[in-house]
Amino acid sequence: MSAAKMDVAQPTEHMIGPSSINPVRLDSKDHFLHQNTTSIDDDTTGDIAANNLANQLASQFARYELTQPPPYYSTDNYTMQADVIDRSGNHDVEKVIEVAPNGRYARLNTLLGKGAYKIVYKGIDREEGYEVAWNIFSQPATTDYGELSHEIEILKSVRHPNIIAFHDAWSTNNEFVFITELMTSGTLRDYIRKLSLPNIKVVKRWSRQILKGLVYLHGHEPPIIHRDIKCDNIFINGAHGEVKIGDLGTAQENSPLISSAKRYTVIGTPEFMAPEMYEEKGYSEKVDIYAFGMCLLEMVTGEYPYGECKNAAQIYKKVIQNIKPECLSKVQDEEVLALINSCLSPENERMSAQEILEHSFLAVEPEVVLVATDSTKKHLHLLVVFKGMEKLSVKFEFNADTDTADEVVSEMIEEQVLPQRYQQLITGEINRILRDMTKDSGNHQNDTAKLVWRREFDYQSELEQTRLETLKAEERALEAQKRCEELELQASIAEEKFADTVRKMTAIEVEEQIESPQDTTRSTHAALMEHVLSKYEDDEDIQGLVLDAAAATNRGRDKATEWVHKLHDQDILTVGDLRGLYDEDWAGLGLTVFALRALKNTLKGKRPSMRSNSISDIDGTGSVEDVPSV
Ligand SMILES: Nc1ncnc2c1ncn2[C@@H]1O[C@H](COP(=O)(O)OP(=O)(O)OP(=O)(O)O)[C@@H](O)[C@H]1O
Repeated sequence: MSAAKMDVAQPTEHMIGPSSINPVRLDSKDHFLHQNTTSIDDDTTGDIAANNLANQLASQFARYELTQPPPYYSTDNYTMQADVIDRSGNHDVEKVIEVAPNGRYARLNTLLGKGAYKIVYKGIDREEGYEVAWNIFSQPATTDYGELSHEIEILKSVRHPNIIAFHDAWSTNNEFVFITELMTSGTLRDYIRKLSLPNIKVVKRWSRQILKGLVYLHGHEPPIIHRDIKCDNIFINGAHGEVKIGDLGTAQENSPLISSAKRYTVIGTPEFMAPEMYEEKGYSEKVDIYAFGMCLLEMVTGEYPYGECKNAAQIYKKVIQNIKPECLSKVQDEEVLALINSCLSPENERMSAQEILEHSFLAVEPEVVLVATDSTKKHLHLLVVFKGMEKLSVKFEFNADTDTADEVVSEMIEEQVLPQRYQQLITGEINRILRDMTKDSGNHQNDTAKLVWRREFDYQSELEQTRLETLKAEERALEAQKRCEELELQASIAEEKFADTVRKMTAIEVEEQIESPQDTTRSTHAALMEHVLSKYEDDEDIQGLVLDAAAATNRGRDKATEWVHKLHDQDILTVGDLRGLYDEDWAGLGLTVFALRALKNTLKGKRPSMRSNSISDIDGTGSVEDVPSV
């Protein structure tokens, strides 16, 4: 291994974000930053070089060793949950403490956490109404913020669901502040510590999200290298299981304008730093893959890599000698172990973030979806979907009559459209869709049968309803018939009585005529009957009677008026006048036979119903005269 003689110095180039403000971070589990300024000395043996560098680093660590942090920096004193505490350590209700120079952001007194050089408070974006993270760095007096503006603009342009959004930044006399997206559940490291070890499914889900963030950064134009990927810099929104890469303060544009397109600044956290980061040869975005491998190791073992080392120099020594962290031996899952080893392999052998995403350990099992079908349900358009990896998706046509899932999938594998390892799964999926379709059409038949059954049922109930109603109607008709028979009986009894009375009166009349044969006037009983049965008084105007007669024979008021006029012409003004007419007088009234009959019948007291076309003659003869309809 080549060794490097290195002078640890303040950086001469600008880091993106505030790391250039605090370029050296030197607690053993934390960052260090260093500018590689000298050339590689190939004559020096790896061990000697490593020891030299380790000694140099150790002296730097001693030189920069942190002083005792203030109480609010103490891990014991702070909790991740909204711990409302001010800078003097006073607990308080949540309230606004200060407002950004542009007035948009307000800092609350809720402490979210602290890092080696950064304190993070909850803030509010007053324009959008979101909660944000208000990050405060102590500011060295010498920092030139003008030169940072470009980097800040780049950070602002980074927008990805798996990268914490950077909103704004500004400086005050002694602080550098930047506003980022707020994450609700702390860092991945806290999470792993708080919960017992995450299961492999969760590890896969987290890993996929981290890698998607890296794919984005590395695919950025120009590519961005994070340089400090570790579980402390990966944040969680617990409610949605969202994982985002944070702390882009160390990120660096890998600008093509810089000759070898490689970086030389040593920055990061020793445990997560790839060997090439220590070397003068430069490094690429693959350093983030190395760091991701260490994260994966921490996720599956719950242990910080190189926990066995006492300081960064020891770590460095192991790294350059290619000695892996001890906790690697605790990884049980063969696939995970292979993936971690591949991430920790030499730079040129390391996969890209996209390739790891497609690695069998992380690749999402594909699903087959039915996109469309024709009306016969025989010609299907199917899509093999690899969620999150749309470019791998395959769309194809399937003829249910002529194709089989086995043949189609084998063909796609031969054509290298699909990886062999999914053969069984995709074949099964296609067969599942075919089965579902058959089931579906079966269900449709059942639905039709149900519909017919329902309709029959409806008809049956309708018929039943009608039958019941008919029965009730029949009952009512029977009752009505019974009532009619009763009434008929009563009527015939009444008729009988009436006939008896008439007979008796006729007998009396005959006796009277025998006694006074000269009396030619109408029979007593006839006159008596007229009076008894008629409701019209003799002195009553004929108007009412004529109207009744007309109404009883369905004639209108006009007809009645005409009849009245004709009667008045003959000086018949009252009912009495009409009643006093002899039969021969009636004929000379100038009225039609119809009108005469109607008037006579009404006068005799029979008032036919309005709907009846007949008027009974109840003059004792029992005859009924039909009144012709007009
Ligand atoms: N965006 C955020 N949302 C919520 N909490 C955050 C956010 N950023 C940081 N924190 C909290 O603040 C703590 C300190 O942040 P961070 O670790 O990034 O600081 P640092 O000084 O960069 O730390 P390090 O020592 O890891 O470099 C985190 O552990 C976390 O609890």
